[in-house]
Amino acid sequence: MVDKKIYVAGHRGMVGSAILRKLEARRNAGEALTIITRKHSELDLIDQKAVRVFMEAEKPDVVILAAAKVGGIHANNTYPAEFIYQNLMIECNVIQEAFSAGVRKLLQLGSSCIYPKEAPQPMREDALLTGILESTNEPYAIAKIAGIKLCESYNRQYGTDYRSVMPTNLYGPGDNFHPQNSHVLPALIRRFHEAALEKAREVVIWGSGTPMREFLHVDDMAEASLFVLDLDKDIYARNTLTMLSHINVGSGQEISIAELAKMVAEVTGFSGRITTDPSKPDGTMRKLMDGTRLAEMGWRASISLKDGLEETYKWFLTSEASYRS
Ligand SMILES: NC(=O)C1=CN([C@@H]2O[C@H](COP(=O)(O)OP(=O)(O)OC[C@H]3O[C@@H](n4cnc5c(N)ncnc54)[C@H](OP(=O)(O)O)[C@@H]3O)[C@@H](O)[C@H]2O)C=CC1
Ligand SMILES: C[C@H]1O[C@H](OP(=O)(O)OP(=O)(O)OC[C@H]2O[C@@H](n3cnc4c(=O)[nH]c(N)nc43)[C@H](O)[C@@H]2O)[C@@H](O)[C@@H](O)C1=O
Repeated sequence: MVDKKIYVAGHRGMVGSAILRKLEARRNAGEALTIITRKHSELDLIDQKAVRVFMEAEKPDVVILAAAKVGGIHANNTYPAEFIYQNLMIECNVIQEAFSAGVRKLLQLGSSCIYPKEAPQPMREDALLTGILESTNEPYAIAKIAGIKLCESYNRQYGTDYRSVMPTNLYGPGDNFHPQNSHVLPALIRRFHEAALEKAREVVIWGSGTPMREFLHVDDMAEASLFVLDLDKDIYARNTLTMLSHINVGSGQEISIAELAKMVAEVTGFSGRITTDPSKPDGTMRKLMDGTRLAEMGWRASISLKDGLEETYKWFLTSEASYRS
């Protein structure tokens, strides 16, 4: 039997590395798979010519696009040009050059920020393009919406099978713990850990603490990604809006940022005061995914926030030396 050749773009990132672990486990269990990867330093996905040469040489059967310019609320708000430009370029280059090289099947990752700021909760897939976006991450969201529309358009015109999963806020081993540019969960792990070590009396969290967020462990996300990729085309098509469009992936559980901070304080052993900094943006007040479509097809998250947080803190403790700067 000929191996199926899968290219994982972004295999050193949090999600890409989790997908790679799952694919390697499948291969080790006997599945006929050849997995291709390239580091960012070996292949810059913003460089269209380089992507073309790579796709033509490798001609993968399947592409998983988990490479992107990613960051939390502060990074999105501070570097909007980088977020829109790099993400548009990566999506255009990978999708177009995969198509030119004959790739029929592709899965790309979007984000829950594609939905309007005031979308009815929980947010269904058909809330897309029904209202204005949250200003802190509008440029990134526009790029992610373009990614969905690129896939839909190639499916419509060329009959390809390019699918899009829209994850809620993710966390887990391999996350970015940068003090300013990361997402809230890793940022708080780092801040509370350092405060506990220093026996600090206070930890400040950004914004009002009242926004709600839904968190999903990256291993659940990796599993959901492969689940969607493996779905029979007819079943997937029946459960998406049009042209094998996007599908939500969430845990179904939401928590306020203030409650999350209390959980992180407990896990890291911090017993001081938690205060808020209203000068920092709250971003969207609520963004709970409606995961009905995926649940009806048979997938649900399995890792609780408490277990996932404890595991991620352990990973952080053993990987502190690899802080990204
Ligand atoms: N983390 C989260 O909470 C969420 C993530 N997502 C989506 O999931 C996907 C994966 O995110 P995540 O794993 O968290 O992000 P990471 O930042 O951990 O990983 C992204 C990866 O993409 C690589 N990359 C970035 N730019 C380029 C480029 N020009 N050429 C080649 N490689 C590049 C990075 O390499 P390097 O580090 O060397 O630059 C990195 O390995 C993204 O599409 C993101 O939008 C969606 C919702 C929530
Ligand atoms: C996944 C998603 O991630 C981003 O959106 P976000 O959910 O708003 O991202 P966040 O994780 O950075 O913040 C969540 C909440 O938490 C609060 N908060 C408190 N204290 C810290 C803190 O120390 N750091 C951060 N980052 N936030 C903090 C913060 O003020 C906000 O209210 C998008 O830009 C976009 O990238 C996207 O799609």
